Amino acid sequence: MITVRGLTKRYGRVLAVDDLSFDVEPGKVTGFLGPNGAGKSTTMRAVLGLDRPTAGTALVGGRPYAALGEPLREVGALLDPGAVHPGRTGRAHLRVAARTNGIPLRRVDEVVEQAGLGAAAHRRIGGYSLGMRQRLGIAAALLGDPGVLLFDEPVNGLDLDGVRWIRGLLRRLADEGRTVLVSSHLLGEVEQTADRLVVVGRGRLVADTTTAELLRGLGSRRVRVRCARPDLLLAGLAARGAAVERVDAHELRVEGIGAEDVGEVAAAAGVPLHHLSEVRQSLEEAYLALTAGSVEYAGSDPVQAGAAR
Ligand SMILES: Nc1ncnc2c1ncn2[C@@H]1O[C@H](COP(=O)(O)OP(=O)(O)OP(=O)(O)O)[C@@H](O)[C@H]1O
Repeated sequence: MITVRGLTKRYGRVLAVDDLSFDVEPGKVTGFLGPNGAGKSTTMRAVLGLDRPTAGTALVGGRPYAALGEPLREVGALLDPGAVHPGRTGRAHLRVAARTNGIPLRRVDEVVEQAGLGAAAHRRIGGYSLGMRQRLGIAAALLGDPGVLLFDEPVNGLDLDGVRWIRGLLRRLADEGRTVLVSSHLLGEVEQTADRLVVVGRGRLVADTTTAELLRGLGSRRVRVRCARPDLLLAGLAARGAAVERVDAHELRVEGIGAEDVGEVAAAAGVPLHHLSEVRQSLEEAYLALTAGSVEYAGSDPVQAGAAR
């Protein structure tokens, strides 16, 4: 269990994390979602005792990381897969980590197997692909067989096979009863795996709910309607509380009500419709809207700025 309460971290003038509170429960995959710069890594670093909070607490099993007797046996983390000695083999790297943390060396073979490192474990890390580095980082996180695992953007740069593999691994780890927190800046990366989602924007909590609930809330309906006289529909649509955008002389985009309602408005107004369809708003777009105003490095087109990374 991870408990974050009133967590605040300030770097000079930057408020990276702002009074953040949430729990990460065992037996579930919790997605930690937010645009670049939202404060996800800073929060994870606080949980791991790598960053001292300006205020508030980030606890593992009710204790700060520094108070854990054998931290690697309690918490495993994948933060920066680049931070390893390039001249060592993967196996040697894991053996050093095991030895310095009092973990039996037989665990090395187990995690090499578990992380699917295979023969690459005997090669120097300098020659690893990004995917292999990621697997090595995951092997290191699993070394102490910890009950709590944090993965910071684990699918970054992975091919489809790698992404599928990580999804399966996260699921298995949670099914074994572990607490699993996985960060991402893309909803699409975590929506299939995460049971719960903690969404942050500009260091603040935006949503903390089940994935199903968040997706339901985000999937707001949008209706496309074409007819000869859209102007005759406007009053009726407004009366039903719809937000209406004029696309061109014959087309409206309606939000907030469904196609049935638009059809009824048209019938009441005696306007024959040429086209009526519901467009499910893209979830990624809706998620970006949810964190709108919280995208630190937004370009001129906020949808693109978020999607490109
Ligand atoms: N060591 C630091 N010194 C100064 N500012 C920092 C430091 N670490 C993070 N920040 C700032 O804190 C804010 C939050 O950064 P953080 O890396 O936690 O966000 P993030 O959600 O993990 O984003 P990303 O997806 O880009 O990793 C950003 O404005 C970042 O520039």
